[in-house]
Amino acid sequence: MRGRFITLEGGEGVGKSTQIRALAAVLAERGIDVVATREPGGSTGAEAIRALLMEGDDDRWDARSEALLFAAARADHVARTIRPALERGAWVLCDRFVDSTRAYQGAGGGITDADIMMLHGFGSLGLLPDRTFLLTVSAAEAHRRLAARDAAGADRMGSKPADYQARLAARFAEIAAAEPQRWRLVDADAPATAVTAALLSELAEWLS
Ligand SMILES: Nc1ncnc2c1ncn2[C@@H]1O[C@H](COP(=O)(O)OP(=O)(O)OP(=O)(O)O)[C@@H](O)[C@H]1O
Ligand SMILES: Cc1cn([C@H]2C[C@H](O)[C@@H](COP(=O)(O)O)O2)c(=O)[nH]c1=O
Repeated sequence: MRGRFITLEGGEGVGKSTQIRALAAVLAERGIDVVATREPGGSTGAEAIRALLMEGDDDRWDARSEALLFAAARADHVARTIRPALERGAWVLCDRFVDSTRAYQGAGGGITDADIMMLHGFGSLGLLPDRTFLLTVSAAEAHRRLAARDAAGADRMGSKPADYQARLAARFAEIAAAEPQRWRLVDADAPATAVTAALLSELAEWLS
């Protein structure tokens, strides 16, 4: 039996990691085999690539090299962590996946969607989630949360300018609108417990 593959997407600080932890706890309480993971990362090789991507100066990588590194990390993550978990029937909750590349390296870095999906087809055999949640927050709330969380300084990917964040939000919305059967939009300005409840209600069809 194949499990369920669920991804959370959105800009910086919208609460994806918080919600992955909360959802994983609720699903595990219901006796579901849950694998909570993240990108870039989620396997030994992909975590090593994550360090290359997250550390250093903003211009450490040119746009094409960066897209290749994200695709390579994802290929290892899919092969070593995600597919084996799905094949044994687990639910995989993943903090970001290929849609982050489409938004960040697409709208942010100028790589075409066709090229990103071609790399995904080769590296990860085109695996797509069963459900993707787009967590949306107002710019002011995202700024407030990140300022509180990153008081000691942001990493390489988190230190991009404000107009970059606006382009990302617009691209995520566009990708979601083009594939409504996979995507659900969730208002993540709400308190964390209300956001978790909204996510669970969108998974109700799979929870008997
Ligand atoms: N619903 C919420 N209301 C208020 N604060 C929240 C909420 N959800 C998360 N936070 C806080 O906002 C900050 C960012 O949350 P979190 O790390 O979960 O976001 P993220 O989307 O995973 O961020 P990033 O993509 O940058 O890693 C954390 O300090 C977290 O405690
Ligand atoms: C998967 C993926 C991620 N990114 C960016 C988005 C964030 O700035 C970082 C990841 O940090 P997080 O705190 O773990 O969310 O990487 C990207 O640009 N492209 C991608 O494919």
